[in-house]
Amino acid sequence: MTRIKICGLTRPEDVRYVNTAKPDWCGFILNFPSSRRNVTPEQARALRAGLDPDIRPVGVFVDRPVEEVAALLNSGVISVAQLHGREDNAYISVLRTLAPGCVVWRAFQLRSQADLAAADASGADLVLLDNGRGTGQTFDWSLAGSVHRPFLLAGGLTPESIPRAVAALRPYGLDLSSGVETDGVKDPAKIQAAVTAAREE
Ligand SMILES: O=C(O)c1ccccc1N[C@@H]1O[C@H](COP(=O)(O)O)[C@@H](O)[C@H]1O
Repeated sequence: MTRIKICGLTRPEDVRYVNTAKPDWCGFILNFPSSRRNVTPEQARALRAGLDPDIRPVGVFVDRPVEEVAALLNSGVISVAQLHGREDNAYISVLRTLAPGCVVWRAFQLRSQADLAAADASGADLVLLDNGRGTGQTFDWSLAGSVHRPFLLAGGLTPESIPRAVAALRPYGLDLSSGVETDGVKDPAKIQAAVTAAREE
């Protein structure tokens, strides 16, 4: 069974969809206004209140002040911080001091050997290998074979591509956003199909 995260929830109906499909995690894009999936901490708090307690909420951040991320972890709005900007190991160390026991994921866009080395050396609990920031585009999966630690696979995954991705890379987990949307909003049938596909692998 492969773990799965459904990212980019913005509406109460999105919460209902994940409560039905029951992925391992769901994600909120926090304080990143250039994303069409952006939510404020207040919106995330309200959405999180309706979430099935077995689904862990992940906050996705791009270069936000570390105090802001720590406050959201400490208040329980999110259980995991997913860092998608230029946050380095020093940032992660400070976050661990401000939010003791927190779970931190760091996203890496794999383009070169330097990116692979940075992913291997990350102080995060898990690394997430991606093409961009919710672009719906895949990257060259052959690069992932050179990462020497468990990883979450993201970037352009769809319910249909999950079996091939799992067979090729054996990721710790999968992260989907664009691939479970239709016309720019979360699609309950695609969410269910993705979770079912992950659980079958
Ligand atoms: O989805 C966004 O808008 C976003 C914004 C800023 C940082 C990350 C974002 N999304 C993350 O992108 C990957 C994969 O998305 P997709 O399936 O390719 O659309 C996922 O980790 C999201 O958390």
